[in-house]
Amino acid sequence: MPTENSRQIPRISLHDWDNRKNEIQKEIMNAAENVGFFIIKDQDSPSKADIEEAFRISESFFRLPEDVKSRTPFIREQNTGWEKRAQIRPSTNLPDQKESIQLQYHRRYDPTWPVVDDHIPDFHKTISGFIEKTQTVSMRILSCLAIGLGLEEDYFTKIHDIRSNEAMTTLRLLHYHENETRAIPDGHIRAGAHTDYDFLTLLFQRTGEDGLEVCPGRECYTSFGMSDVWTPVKANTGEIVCNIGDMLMSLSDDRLKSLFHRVRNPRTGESQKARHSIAFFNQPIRSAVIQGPLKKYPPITARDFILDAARRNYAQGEKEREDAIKSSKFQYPDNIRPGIIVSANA
Ligand SMILES: O=C(O)CCC(=O)C(=O)O
Ligand SMILES: [Fe+2]
Repeated sequence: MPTENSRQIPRISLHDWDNRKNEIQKEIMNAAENVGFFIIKDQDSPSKADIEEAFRISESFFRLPEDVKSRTPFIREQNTGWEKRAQIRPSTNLPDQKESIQLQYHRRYDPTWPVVDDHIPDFHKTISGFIEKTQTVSMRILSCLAIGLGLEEDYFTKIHDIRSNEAMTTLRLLHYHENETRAIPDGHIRAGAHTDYDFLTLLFQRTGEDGLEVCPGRECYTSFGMSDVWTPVKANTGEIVCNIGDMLMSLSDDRLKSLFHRVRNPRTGESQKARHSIAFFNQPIRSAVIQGPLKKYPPITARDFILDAARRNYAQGEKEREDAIKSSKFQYPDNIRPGIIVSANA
């Protein structure tokens, strides 16, 4: 039996991409096929400074008063907006101990982006620029995976146009609350175990803010089989943690693995400070057809895939969730109904 820490998360350098592209492609494909999680480092962009700046803006946003943040509430149909302790995972039936805001690039001039110029003048510019840079590195990784699956190099990049009106790619800023002044209620966890429904997730963490763990052992995307061996993914500012989502697992006929992961609570004796992370969920445009070269699963549009995944995950336990919400001691803002957060990426 493997034990915690025994499983290595591959670390892949993108240094000298132009000359080392073939070598990098093989490393990425190997990691995606055999592990499902890998860490990208030494990318030109977003640089460590870009990432630090995005975190600075994110922290400033979460420091805003709730009445300002709640002017951009979570909108389920669009998968955008701010929520606080309102995402309930099927694995726990309890709200994740976090707040988050989700943003889509093609909607950047509509009200789903917070208007916070008075408080954070650089919000719009920094976050839009960060999305553009993260999109670029994502497309490099997706082209490596397309080649590895025997597809045309641009097979995936073509369907991931973030400027399209049909785009579903989403940036999520996350803030897990500090536990120095506020204890996490019994049984609750910063983020309950889940897989991401999207295509490919790129996650940014900050040194010293650990807690992300992955759980190998999922057999296929329709299976909820989980082992209970968790492997920590150490947080390092500047690096990018990548994980395969359910949609790419399906489109690869299960060759690439979408793993369960979670964010555990700080243990006694560890830092109880807040954790911030930034997730970039690559998702194909709504009408893209998801089906692998071996046709293991019937064709389905990206939009329907997400709806199905949400249904599969959230149909079970609806009653328990309603009860948990009713007996919850949390005070939710009036415009936020806990339990309605069925995020279309994770
Ligand atoms: O914050 C993290 O480290 C993980 C977030 C995550 O898994 C998600 O939002 O899907
Ligand atoms: Fe996730």
